[in-house]
Amino acid sequence: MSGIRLDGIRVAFPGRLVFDDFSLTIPEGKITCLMGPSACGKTTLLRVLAGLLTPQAGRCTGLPVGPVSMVFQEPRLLPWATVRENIALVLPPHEGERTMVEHLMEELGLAPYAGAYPHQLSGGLKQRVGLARALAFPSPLLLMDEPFLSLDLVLLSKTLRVFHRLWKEQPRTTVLVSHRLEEPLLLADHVVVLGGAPTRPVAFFEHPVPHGVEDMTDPRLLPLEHGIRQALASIEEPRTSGRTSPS
Ligand SMILES: Nc1ncnc2c1ncn2[C@@H]1O[C@H](COP(=O)(O)OP(=O)(O)OP(=O)(O)O)[C@@H](O)[C@H]1O
Repeated sequence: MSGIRLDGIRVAFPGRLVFDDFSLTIPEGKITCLMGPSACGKTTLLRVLAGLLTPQAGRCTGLPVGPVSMVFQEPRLLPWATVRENIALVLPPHEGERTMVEHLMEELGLAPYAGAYPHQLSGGLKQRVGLARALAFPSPLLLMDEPFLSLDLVLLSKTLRVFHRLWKEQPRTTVLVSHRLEEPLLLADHVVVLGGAPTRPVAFFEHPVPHGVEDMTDPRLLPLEHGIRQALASIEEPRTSGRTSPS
């Protein structure tokens, strides 16, 4: 399988060995959802993939050439720029810029707020601006750390569907961290459940419907949902073991 390969990765913080001899392949051009208990190392893994954290051992190969786009729980918008400007500023000026920004705002329900500033927006709206900006930025690797967290359940399903449609217009390797089932069921091509101490992949799932489903009630999702729930239930909290001095 072509993609990003993490081989024998070790990451230790003082008093906490997060990864040791950790290996995982992230398929190219797909959405991989990372799940696992709190503090198991999901954000740490995104930081390794983004090149923000160098592991103490191991190799990361197959990273796409070019800039990385990161989306966080907190969208980190520029306070002095409007919604439209916050989205447009990641784009190199070219003819299609305006059309693309208007298209993203329209699809994500942001058009009525185009001239608003971040402090005038709710948490969910801010997150949607962050998503629009990530989709607008032409990076071959998209890393997302619980970017849908502020959305209520009704808005979540709708936003995931819209996000998926927009993502398919320009597919790129995407790694998405999530604690909820909606993201893996409605968005992901692959799901990796992390657990143990030190953390390792404990279960892999491929989405059963290659082109995605319309909503969470689709019965074809049941085996995946069951599998994820079972894998998560089998994991111990990471703090119970795996403590060590960094080396
Ligand atoms: N810079 C750091 N210094 C010390 N410890 C750190 C640092 N970054 C992360 N850790 C520790 O590494 C472990 C993994 O943290 P990480 O944020 O990657 O977990 P997570 O799976 O993303 O958690 P959550 O789901 O709660 O966001 C935690 O025990 C955390 O305290």
